[in-house]
Amino acid sequence: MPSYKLIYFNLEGRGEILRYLFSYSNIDFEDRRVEFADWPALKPTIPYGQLPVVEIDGVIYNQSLAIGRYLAKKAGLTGKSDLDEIRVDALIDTIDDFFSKFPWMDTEKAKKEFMEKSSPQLLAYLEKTLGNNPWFVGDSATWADFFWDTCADSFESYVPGFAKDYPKLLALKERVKAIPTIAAWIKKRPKKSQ
Ligand SMILES: N[C@@H](CCC(=O)N[C@@H](CS)C(=O)NCC(=O)O)C(=O)O
Repeated sequence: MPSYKLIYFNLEGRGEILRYLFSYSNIDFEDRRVEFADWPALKPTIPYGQLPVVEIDGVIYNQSLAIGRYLAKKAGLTGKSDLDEIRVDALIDTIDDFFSKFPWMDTEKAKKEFMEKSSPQLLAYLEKTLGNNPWFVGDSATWADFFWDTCADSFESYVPGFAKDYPKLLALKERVKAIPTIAAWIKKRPKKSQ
């Protein structure tokens, strides 16, 4: 088994999907959390100067979704057919587009306004895709379900109740969090996070 070290800030953010995927597969990983004060010195040593990265047997790999797809593939979480993989990737990319546009560094007011204006399009799409099924794609969980949960937690920490009118999407979050290996991770992860 290779050795894995995840390097990210002391946040959930873009690192949490990788922590979920490691945990789901019971893969041991070092969860290195960089303090903001230490980041300027570390940044020039990181490919493309952004986190998260994962060190696999001493080699650094960047881009959270590239790493996520590698882990999801190992775990059988990318979809059961080529067409299901398109559906899973489309969900991942759609949620990621939204995550990238969210005004993380702006004021509380700006975050709330962004959510009010932009989230209905995302949430309606996700709810329609889910329909009355337990998971977004096929008859079992994929990493798109995990990604919805981790990203929604980050949005929720800034704009509480942003998805309150979408009970099926909230129920999906609960379903993900009830997966035993994910539940065990959530129980043991550091409490201070977003
Ligand atoms: N597309 C990249 C985005 C990475 C990214 O934006 N990382 C942010 C934190 S979430 C970062 O490293 N910010 C510090 C910086 O750019 O100096 C990924 O998914 O890994």
